[in-house]
Amino acid sequence: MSSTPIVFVTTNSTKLHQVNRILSSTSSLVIKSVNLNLPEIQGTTREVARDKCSRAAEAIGGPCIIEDTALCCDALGGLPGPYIKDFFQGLGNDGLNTLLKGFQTTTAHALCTFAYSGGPDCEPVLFEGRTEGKIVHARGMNVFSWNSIFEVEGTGKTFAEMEVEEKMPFSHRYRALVKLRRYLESMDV
Ligand SMILES: O=c1[nH]c(=O)c2ncn([C@@H]3O[C@H](COP(=O)(O)OP(=O)(O)OP(=O)(O)O)[C@@H](O)[C@H]3O)c2[nH]1
Ligand SMILES: [Mg+2]
Repeated sequence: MSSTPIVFVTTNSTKLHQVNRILSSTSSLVIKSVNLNLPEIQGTTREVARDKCSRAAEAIGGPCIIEDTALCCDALGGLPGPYIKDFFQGLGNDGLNTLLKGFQTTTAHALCTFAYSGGPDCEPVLFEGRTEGKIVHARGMNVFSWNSIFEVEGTGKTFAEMEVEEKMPFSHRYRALVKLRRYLESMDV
């Protein structure tokens, strides 16, 4: 493995913790992190992640990883999707529930997209992890933004009601990280 660090660019400490846990502790990859608030364009989750990664690679001047999280409601044609951060900030969990009032379904999926770039001018490679569920009224103690209103399909529990270890196999981020880890190890980067 190369000793050139891959820089994970994020402002979010929960993401950082999970990346360190899944990537650093299980391989010889060298991951460094930088707290940088990157602009996010409008578009599909893939377009947003690709653009965010290219901006990160420019800013870092070398190999980097970014992540973007989306919450996609079926009744709203996939929205808020990659705009969940602003929706959550503007409406909160009660408002997100209110938004779905009058629709026949509150089914949704959480979608995590990691993007890796080898550096400026390299095309980002994407890794997605998806978890099905539905939007419910807030339940649980382990609250991190909207995780108390996302009930994971087949479990009867919101993410906020799960212990860390219990949540892992259902986590959209964990599912994407496993793919990213496999790729980085296979590429010997
Ligand atoms: O309950 C949650 N469970 C999660 O697993 C999760 N992952 C992200 N988020 C929140 O959803 C929005 C995504 O925005 P986002 O992907 O642009 O992230 P961010 O701005 O926090 O960090 P970054 O873009 O600097 O990496 C932000 O409000 C995050 O706080 C989560 N909430
Ligand atoms: Mg985002």
